[in-house]
Amino acid sequence: MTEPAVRLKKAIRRFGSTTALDNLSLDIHQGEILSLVGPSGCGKSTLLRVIAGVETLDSGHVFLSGRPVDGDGFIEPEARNVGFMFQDYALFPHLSVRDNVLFGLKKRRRTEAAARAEDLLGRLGIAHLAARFPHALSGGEQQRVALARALAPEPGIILMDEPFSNLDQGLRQRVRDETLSVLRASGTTVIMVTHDPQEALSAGDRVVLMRGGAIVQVGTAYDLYDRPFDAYAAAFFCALNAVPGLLRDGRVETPLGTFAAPPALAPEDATTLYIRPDAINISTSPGAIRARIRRRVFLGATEHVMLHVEGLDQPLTCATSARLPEDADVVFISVSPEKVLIF
Ligand SMILES: Nc1ncnc2c1ncn2[C@@H]1O[C@H](COP(=O)(O)OP(=O)(O)OP(=O)(O)O)[C@@H](O)[C@H]1O
Repeated sequence: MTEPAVRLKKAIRRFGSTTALDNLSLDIHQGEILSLVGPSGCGKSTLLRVIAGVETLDSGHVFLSGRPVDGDGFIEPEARNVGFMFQDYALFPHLSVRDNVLFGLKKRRRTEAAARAEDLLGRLGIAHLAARFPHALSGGEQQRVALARALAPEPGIILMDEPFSNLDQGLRQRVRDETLSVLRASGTTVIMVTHDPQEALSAGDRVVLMRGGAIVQVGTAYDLYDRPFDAYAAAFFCALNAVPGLLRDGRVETPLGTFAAPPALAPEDATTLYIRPDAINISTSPGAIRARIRRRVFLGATEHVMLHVEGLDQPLTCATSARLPEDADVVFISVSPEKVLIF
């Protein structure tokens, strides 16, 4: 078996009383695109910086393709074959686009470096911008130049810290898709930090969710969304309704109906059901559970409807693509049992 592109083993990094990496272990496969997501301050950037070698561990190990780079001696960032793309792109303002890309190719022969730069500029669709300076480029163009510069020395691993956060929504998706397809075609291992749950789910082969310097869950986007490890992981990717219930004979009784309980729950426990807004079906045709509409937020493709249900202290949020009459007051709801989460 090939060695993982990156292996972190029991990585610990502290800053004073803050533990930025808390005994974190993770393998990242060769050629994998990994999204790293979590709330502000959970250690995402520190993790990237440790892999790049601009930060060192207090204890633990980092291996790149099996080679120890931290923990058993220290390998300098320049000798790691790792590219880094920052959120602000960090282009050299006094260098043209072409010279920005050539910067990382100083060790190559001039003609070879020039050919590589031209090839990359062409592949990223920015050949026509080669003579321009960074201040005369749009955000999306700067992003592509930064990518060309990071790719130029052909690093085996690219670390990207919120690389698309400066782009507006429409451009962001296009540039992200283009960027990742270039990286995928070149077989580069990619670790991309994002604070955007949707971006994390849509962009990576696997997603790593962090909290407090540790990994909460790692898996495919489907694993994290459909089979979240705990309520925190579930709520990170989608707002949840928390509905109290009572466990009886292997089932959880709630004002929204009775649901099968996982076997691990102790009998007669009070428990909480987590229900995503899209797991609640809403209709004006009479049904078992009656609800009164408190508020509606129309979002175009879907509408969020806040409901009061007898027996629940908190309003219930439901997301529907059905168009309810504008004057609807009382509606009837049902819950898709397969979408109910119990931990
Ligand atoms: N050089 C430093 N000195 C002191 N504390 C630091 C340093 N670098 C990071 N920290 C702290 O370590 C923790 C993790 O920081 P890090 O930047 O890795 O988080 P993050 O998940 O990338 O956050 P964000 O999403 O806000 O960029 C934070 O509490 C941060 O304040």
